[in-house]
Amino acid sequence: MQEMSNEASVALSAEVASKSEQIWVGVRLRPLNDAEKRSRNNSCWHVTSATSLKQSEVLGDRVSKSSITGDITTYTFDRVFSAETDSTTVYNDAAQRIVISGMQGINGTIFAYGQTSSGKTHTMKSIVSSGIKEVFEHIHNTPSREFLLHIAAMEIYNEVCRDLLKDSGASVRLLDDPERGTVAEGLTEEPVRSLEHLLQLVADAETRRQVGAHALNRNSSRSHQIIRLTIESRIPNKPTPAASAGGVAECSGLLLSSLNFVDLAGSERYSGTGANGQRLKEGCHINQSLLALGKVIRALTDGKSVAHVPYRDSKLTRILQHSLGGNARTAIVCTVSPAIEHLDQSKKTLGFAAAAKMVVNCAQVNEVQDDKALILRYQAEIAQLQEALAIARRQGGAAPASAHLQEQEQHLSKVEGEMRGVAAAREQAERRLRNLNNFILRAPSMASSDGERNQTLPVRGRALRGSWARTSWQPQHPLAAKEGSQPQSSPLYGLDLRASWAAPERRARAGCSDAADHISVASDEEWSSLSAGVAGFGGILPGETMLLDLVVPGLRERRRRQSKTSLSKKSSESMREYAQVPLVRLMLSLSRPHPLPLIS
Ligand SMILES: Nc1ncnc2c1ncn2[C@@H]1O[C@H](COP(=O)(O)OP(=O)(O)OP(=O)(O)O)[C@@H](O)[C@H]1O
Repeated sequence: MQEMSNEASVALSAEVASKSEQIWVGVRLRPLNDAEKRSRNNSCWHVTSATSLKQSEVLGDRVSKSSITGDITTYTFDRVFSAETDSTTVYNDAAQRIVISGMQGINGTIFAYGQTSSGKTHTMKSIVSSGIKEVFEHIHNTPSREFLLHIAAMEIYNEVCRDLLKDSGASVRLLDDPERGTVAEGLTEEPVRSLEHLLQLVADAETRRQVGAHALNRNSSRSHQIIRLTIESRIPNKPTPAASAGGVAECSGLLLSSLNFVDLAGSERYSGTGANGQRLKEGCHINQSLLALGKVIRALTDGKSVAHVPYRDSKLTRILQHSLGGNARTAIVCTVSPAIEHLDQSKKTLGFAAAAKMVVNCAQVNEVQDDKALILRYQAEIAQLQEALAIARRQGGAAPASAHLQEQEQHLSKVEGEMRGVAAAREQAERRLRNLNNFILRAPSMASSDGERNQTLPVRGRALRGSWARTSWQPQHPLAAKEGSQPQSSPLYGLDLRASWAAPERRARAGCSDAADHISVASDEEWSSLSAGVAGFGGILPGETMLLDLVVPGLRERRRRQSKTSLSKKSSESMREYAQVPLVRLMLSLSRPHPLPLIS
């Protein structure tokens, strides 16, 4: 992957956010495959520059008459990739900018279009895996923000949407939401814990996709696959001046975007694929939805039908609506087989590519604004209106309501309605923010930015630098041990903490026993002392494991309390040494038992 500096990428998103832009369209030729070589096919396309290709003039004896008689046109696109171009170059040119702007709150879609066996899956697989790596690289290099990722994956098979993150491949209904557009009801949105986790989920989804063999492709995708990454990010919690005055911590705006990676099924000619039975049925559905996609593109570009774009003609176009003429940056890689026998199909693909190039999108940065102040204003206005109405009613007595009174009442209900809308949106945003706390992904440098990493820990008279204890917390639910206990309110109350040094030599230096130090969190008070410094921590979901930084202030006090509890003598000594340090930052791996009736 090509490096893109943070400044460059910020400039990129600012530039994108301020104007409409055409869909980026590239064409990728694949090499002739063995079967094509065996049947003495020639490559019938000639890449004339980085952005253009032309039908070769020498066509051999296998080209159909209809193809020769047409004009030999030169096609120009944003980029033309020859059969020799490697996948990294394709990713860098076609997808990288979209992935990076996705990390900055701008929706993005990258999809591959082309006839069956032209190389769509080959292309999208590498774009998805490079894109995912780019996402994590971006998180790593962006210490100023915290990120939360969710992944969803679905396929449209025979015009039925199926959830690819579920083993059962459950079917999913598409609903029309007035604000969010087309929504897949109940589609699994899996929170992402790490790069490896995400790669695994994508691999699992791909194995669930419908694949079948026909004459042109032994592993032909029989469905359109959509992998969607939802990216939320924010500046870590910092009290704003207004919040400090009111004593409430507020968060800066939340950036929210989705990145869609779409691997379409390929258009098919029955004479070419030799499909029958189930394959034929699949092929019909595939061709129909691609036809609907073509109609949408034509309607968006012919200058006449923009008032009615037939997005609703297929599930594919409903799902892609925002990516075609809407709030998203879109790139299409059109894949083409170079073989003469596919010339007609390749020309159709290039025709689609040329039309798609004319579609204009209008991407913007999606920021969830803090509207607390707006709600306060509404509340003040409502109070004023209510007071004015009460006075007017008192003065009017039993007389029929005057026109002015009616007008005021209408205005009041309008303002109340508006406030309810804002409050609902705010509540939704807050829910998202709370959720964000659970799966925060951060740059490692963020955790050490305050210099604590290099503080000196006095351990047995020796200085130990850079000592972040890596600690693993093994949850033990108190209800498992103490029957009849009441559920507690503190998120992790009752969990047992085992602090153990990561490396044995470090354990030895710190004077810890090989067995993990065992600290019982025995009360709410104990827990609040422990959790006081947990930055932005809001609980974890059942069965989930997460990594987070725990800042434990006032260890001295905690140590005093703990010495009265169940610490062994040895670990008690080592805790005394910790206690010399006013502030220790621990890297924790937390996992919450399943089920745990403590937090919703
Ligand atoms: N650029 C390329 N370089 C090398 N091999 C390629 C390239 N593109 C495609 N192939 C190979 O060609 C074959 C068909 O590719 P692929 O399955 O990606 O086609 P497709 O367009 O997704 O087909 P379908 O629509 O039938 O699913 C595969 O074996 C793939 O590895």
